[in-house]
Amino acid sequence: MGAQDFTGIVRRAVDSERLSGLFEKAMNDKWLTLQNSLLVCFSLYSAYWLVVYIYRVTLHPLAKFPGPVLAGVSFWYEFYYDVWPRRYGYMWKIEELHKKYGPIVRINPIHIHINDPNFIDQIYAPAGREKRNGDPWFSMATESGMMAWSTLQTMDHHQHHLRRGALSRFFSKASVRQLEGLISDKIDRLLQRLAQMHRAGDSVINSTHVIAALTMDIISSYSLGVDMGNLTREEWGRDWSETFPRLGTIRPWGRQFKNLTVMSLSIEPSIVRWFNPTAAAVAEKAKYPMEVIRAHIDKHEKDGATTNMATNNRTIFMEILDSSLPPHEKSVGRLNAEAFLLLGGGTDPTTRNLTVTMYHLLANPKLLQRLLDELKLIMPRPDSPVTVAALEALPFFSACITEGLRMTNAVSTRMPRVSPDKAIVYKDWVIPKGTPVMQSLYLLHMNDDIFPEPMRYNPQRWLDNPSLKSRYLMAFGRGSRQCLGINLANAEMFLTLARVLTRFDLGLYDVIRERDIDVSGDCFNGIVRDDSPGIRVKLLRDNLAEI
Ligand code: HEM
Repeated sequence: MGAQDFTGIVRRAVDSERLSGLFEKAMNDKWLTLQNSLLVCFSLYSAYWLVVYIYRVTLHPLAKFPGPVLAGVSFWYEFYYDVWPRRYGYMWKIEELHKKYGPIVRINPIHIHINDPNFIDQIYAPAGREKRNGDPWFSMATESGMMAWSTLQTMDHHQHHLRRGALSRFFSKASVRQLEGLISDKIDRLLQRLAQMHRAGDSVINSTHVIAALTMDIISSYSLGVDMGNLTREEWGRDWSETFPRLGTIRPWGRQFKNLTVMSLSIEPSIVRWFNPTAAAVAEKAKYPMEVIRAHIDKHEKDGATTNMATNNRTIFMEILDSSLPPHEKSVGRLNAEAFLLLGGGTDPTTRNLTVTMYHLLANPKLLQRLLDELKLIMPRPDSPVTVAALEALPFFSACITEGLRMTNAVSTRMPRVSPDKAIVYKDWVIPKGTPVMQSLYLLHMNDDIFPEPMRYNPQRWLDNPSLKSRYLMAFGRGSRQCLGINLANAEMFLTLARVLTRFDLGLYDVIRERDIDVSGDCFNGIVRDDSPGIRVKLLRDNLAEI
């Protein structure tokens, strides 16, 4: 090797060392720059939130209202009780807060909660047609899409009024009266299948699945024009009845992580399944009405004509397509959201009320006997024809249903209402307009000043004090946003309980009240413990077969 070659190698080595040194320095500088940028971002982010937190408990219009400072500072307070480490339990914490701070409490940075049974109408059904908007934070409502399109999810007072108006005729008392034949047909199917099971010695039924099959077949036939056929399915279509309570469990999460949750409900369920199986199950089911809707729209465009209401073969889509709503309100997506609301609203709360009321009657044989004696007056045989009007006129039966509604709390939640134009005045407190104000249905129904021994099923309380119902029963909500399906729900509850209880002698089967009956979590709907298998019942005797 010559001297020149050697010098070349040394120079190259020195150069590469210098280069790598330079590279290292550059990387270090970059890292430092990145580190500094992150530090700056973090500091700005922290400073921003510090200012927000301080504002919320000092200058914010709700800062003067009673309540824990932490709840006023941040939504994480609610998160702790509703999402993690506790689950679905903020409502009971709110009850505690009322004991400490009085009847009006600021329970999070934007919500005022009142616990006063004598201040219901001022929030929900004010005099003088005052407007009541929904609260988008609580409902995870979006600008468009599934979480904005159904009547329940419509936040603006006027738009809600328009959308509800397009449905209300469908659920009026007169329309539901025409529906009694359809409801009775489905109950006939149910009774036949139960009688078969009893004959075959297969006598333990899961009433949660069985009744959900009934209510869902009714609402799907009526609103979509398609019988889902759950009453004939081996498992009573339990995949459906199990989906609706799940929808509720998404809500407390959704309030805290709205965008993530709304995205989970809107993208392809097979992708969502691996990170959020609950949302995937709900999103999959939510698309079910699509096919039927498309067929209806095609038919509507072709025929144009309307169908006679009296023939009982109108569907909710016909009702909306024929309504005066503007064309964008008649899109497939919006109709689908409305249809899914009706399927869920028509299935879950009615099922819970029917099964829980049945439980309380079976657990109290003297009350059951009193009811059966009263029913005998108009149903001398289990197969005597009967109408809802005749059943509703039975005072004790009505009281049993009302007490069931009070104790079931199928919808247990706090229900925020926003008065956009006027302050709401509660005692000495002026709640600024635009503030979500609310009471919790469960807390109202469990108030022991109004309902002594609230955990006792006591239908007599409604007979002793007939004004209780109009003043304090909130199971269906109140005012312009109260449940649209009241008449249908009542018809189903009266007819089903009367016909099932007169037809069969039933016994409870391994039912544990704390596990299967009492509300243990509030997710909008009042849910029972995770380990509940449903409310199981034994068919002891088929009274019709014995005649
Ligand atoms: C015993 C059974 C039922 C109970 C306890 C119940 C309870 C409720 C409650 C508490 C609300 C909310 C009201 C509010 O925000 O103020 C509601 C809304 C609603 N329910 Fe029911 N419901 C029952 C059955 C039904 C049935 C059978 C249907 C029929 C499809 C139905 C359809 C609806 C609809 C469409 C809404 C939204 C109303 C609106 O925002 O204007 N519900 N229900």
